[in-house]
Amino acid sequence: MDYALQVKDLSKVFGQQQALQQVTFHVKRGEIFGFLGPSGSGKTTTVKILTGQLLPTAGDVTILGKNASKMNGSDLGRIGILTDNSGLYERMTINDNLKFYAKLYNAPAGRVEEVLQLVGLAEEKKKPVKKLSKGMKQRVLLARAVLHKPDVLFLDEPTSALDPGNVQKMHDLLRDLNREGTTIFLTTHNMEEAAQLCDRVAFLHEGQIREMDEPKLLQRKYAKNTIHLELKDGSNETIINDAGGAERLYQYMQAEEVLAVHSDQPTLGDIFIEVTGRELA
Ligand SMILES: Nc1ncnc2c1ncn2[C@@H]1O[C@H](COP(=O)(O)OP(=O)(O)OP(=O)(O)O)[C@@H](O)[C@H]1O
Repeated sequence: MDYALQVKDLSKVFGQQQALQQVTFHVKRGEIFGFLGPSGSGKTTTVKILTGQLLPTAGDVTILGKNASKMNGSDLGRIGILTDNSGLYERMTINDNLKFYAKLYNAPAGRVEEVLQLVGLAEEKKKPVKKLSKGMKQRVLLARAVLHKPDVLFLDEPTSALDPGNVQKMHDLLRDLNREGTTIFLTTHNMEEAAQLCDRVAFLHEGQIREMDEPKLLQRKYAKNTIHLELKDGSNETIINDAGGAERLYQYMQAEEVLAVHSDQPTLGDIFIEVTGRELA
């Protein structure tokens, strides 16, 4: 199996605080992997360790086949990072900011125009960063993160400050990048985002992974096996999805009492609460 990331028994202690405890997971090449957890669960600490900004207390991290602690400059050039600490020059234009970073990353001339097209900012490239909306700024940061065509892209809460329209734009961009072969590791506490975007998700709670799988498989695993009926008289009925339930449903339908039928499939948010006993937000 071709892995982009392999993490084994990763632990991090800050003084008395155990931020991560024996976290083990892998990310396959080409996957979009979601790391989900509430505030303080250890998401940022994990991203910082995986991107070499922080040393672990214990455990092994392998990125693209190489031990993370032994990565050199050219290995680091294969990863891209989008976090909220901007580092953009507010008074410079979008174009000049990207050109500056392109030089720093040794990206070929012409790549700036490519990433501007990719994030849909080619027309606005002469605007100074200080005049941009949050959504546009986030797209500039994404453009900067992929200037050097990284194989693995890390995103820490990429949509937390965006309105729904810009969230959608960001998701489309991430899907485009993924289609072109970029492996994506993203942290979020937005369950809908994870369900829409991620091939697999891990639930992080108090520094430990409590559940991990494809969103669809998790929904199947935690399904309640019930069906919810909305009846014409305004009442609701929950029936078991079995032969007895089918008979009840048949009776209601024959009597033309049914307004709507809903499956009671749990959302990722419901599953998170069931597994950890707390909400994600
Ligand atoms: N530099 C640090 N020194 C001491 N404790 C820290 C440090 N960084 C993180 N922590 C603690 O480690 C735990 C995990 O923090 P982390 O920032 O990784 O969580 P998070 O899931 O990213 O939260 P958020 O969504 O709020 O960013 C928290 O209890 C936090 O207070």
